[in-house]
Amino acid sequence: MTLPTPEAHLQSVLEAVETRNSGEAEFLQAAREVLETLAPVLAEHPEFIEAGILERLVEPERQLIFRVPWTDDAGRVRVNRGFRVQFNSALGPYKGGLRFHPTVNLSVVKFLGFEQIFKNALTSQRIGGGKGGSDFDPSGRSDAEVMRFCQSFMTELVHRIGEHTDIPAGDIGVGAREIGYLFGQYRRITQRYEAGVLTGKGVGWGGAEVRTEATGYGAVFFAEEMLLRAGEAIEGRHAVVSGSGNVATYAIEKIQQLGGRALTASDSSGYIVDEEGIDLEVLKQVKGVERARISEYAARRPSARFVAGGSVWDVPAQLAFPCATQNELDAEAARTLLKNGVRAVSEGANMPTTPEAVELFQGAGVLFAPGKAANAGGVATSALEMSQNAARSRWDRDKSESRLHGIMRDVHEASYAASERYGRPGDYVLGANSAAFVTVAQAMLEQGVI
Ligand SMILES: NC(=O)c1ccc[n+]([C@@H]2O[C@H](COP(=O)([O-])OP(=O)(O)OC[C@H]3O[C@@H](n4cnc5c(N)ncnc54)[C@H](O)[C@@H]3O)[C@@H](O)[C@H]2O)c1
Repeated sequence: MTLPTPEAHLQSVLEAVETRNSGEAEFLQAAREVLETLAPVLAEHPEFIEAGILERLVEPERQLIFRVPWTDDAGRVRVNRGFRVQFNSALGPYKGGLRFHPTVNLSVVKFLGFEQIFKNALTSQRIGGGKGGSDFDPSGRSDAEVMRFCQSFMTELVHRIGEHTDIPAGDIGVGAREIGYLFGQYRRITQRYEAGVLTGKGVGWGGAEVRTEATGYGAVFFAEEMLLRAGEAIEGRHAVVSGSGNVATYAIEKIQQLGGRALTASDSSGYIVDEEGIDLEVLKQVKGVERARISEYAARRPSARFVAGGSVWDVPAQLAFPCATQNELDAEAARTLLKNGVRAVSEGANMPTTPEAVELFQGAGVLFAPGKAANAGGVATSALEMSQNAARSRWDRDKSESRLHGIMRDVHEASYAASERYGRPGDYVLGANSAAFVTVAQAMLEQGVI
C-alpha cells in the first residue's frame, strides 16, 4: 500500500471531518488547530497513517444526548438537554468536566472533549478524554432549583459513568455545589459510595486539597516556566485576567503570590480594573459567595472602576491570562495587547484565543501557552483526587500543591521538548499537540483497530 504524504493525509482527514460534522464550528476549529500541526509527527511515524489513527481519533467513541426535565420553584416544568461525549479511552477511563451554560450544544461539548484527550495525555495521568454538560443556565436559579436539575441530570447519567468508565468534574457553571448534588444523587441511586466517580468533591468528603485552585494556579505555573526559560519572571509584572470564576480567581491568587500584579477580572456584563491589584477577598465575596455582577466589586473598592461591555485586553500589561470562555481573545484584542507590550499569554480557559490571534502572538515572538497544556493542572489534580479516593488517603495542601507544580513543570518540559524535536522550538501549540498525539496514537496502535 502506498501511503499518502502527511500533508495529503491531514488534508483528507480534515475534509472528511468537515463534511461529517458540518455546522459544528467550535469542534471544527479545535480539530483543525490540532491537525494543522501534526505533519512533522506523521512524517516520523508513518505507522500512524497506516493504522488510521487520525480518522479514529476525530470520531468520538460514544455521544449521548438526553432529556433533563425538572421543576422550577414556581412549580413549572422545565426541560433542558444533557450531553456526554466519551471521546477517547485509549489511555484510561474518560475524564472531563460538565459545563452548564446556555451556549452548550453538541459542537461545544465535542470541542471540549477533543481538547481533553490531548490535555489528559499531557498530564501523564492515564486518563482518557470526555466532556459533558447542559444548556441549563444556573445563574439566577435558587439552590433548590439547581439541586433538582442536578438530580435529574444524574438520574440519566448514572447509567453511563463510573470510577473505571467515565469520571465527570466541574467546568463553567459547575462547581463544588453542583458536584455535591450530582454525587449525592449518584450515591442514592447506586447505593454505593464510589468516591472516584466524580472529582471536585468537597474536601471533607473525598475531594482533594488544591483541586479548586489547580487550574488557575497551573496556568500561572506554566507561564512562569515559559518566562524562566526566557530568563524572565512574573515578579514585578502586570497581568490582565479575564473571567471571575474558578480559573480566573485562582490565577489571580497565584500571580499575586509570585509577586505580579493582576489588574482585571470580568464577567459577561463587563470588566473591572483595579490599579492597586485585585483584592481577592472582595472578588471571592462578590462572585463566589454572593454570585453578584462584577460591577459590585468596583462599588466596594475605591481604586477600581467598572467598564460596561469592553474588553480586559484593552488594559496595558505584560502578561495575559484568558480564563473565561472560548474565542474571547480575537485578532483585534491581540493587536492591542501587542501594542501595549504583552510578553506572555497563558490560556486558563479552553480555546479562548482565536486562530488569527494565536498567529499574531507567535509571529511577534510572544510566549504563548495553549489551554490544553496551560490549564491541564485542573484535570491532573482531579486524577490525583481519584488516586487518593482509591487508596482511601488524603494528602495535605503542601504535598498537593507541590505535585501540581511538578506536573506543570513536566507538561511544560514535554511541550517544549516536542516543539524542538519537530522543528519549531518555543512553539508550544505544535509542541503540546505533538507530544500528546504521540502518546495517544501509540496506545491506540498497540490496542488494535477498535
Ligand atoms: N474548572 C476547571 O477546573 C477548568 C479546567 C480547565 C479548563 N477550564 C476552562 O476555564 C474556563 C473557565 O471555567 P471556570 O471553571 O472558571 O468556570 P466558572 O463558571 O467558574 O467561571 C466562568 C467565568 O467565565 C465567564 N464567562 C462565561 N461565559 C462568558 C461569556 N460568554 N462572556 C464573558 N464571560 C463569560 C463567567 O462570567 C465566569 O467569570 C472555561 O473555558 C473552562 O472550560 C476550567
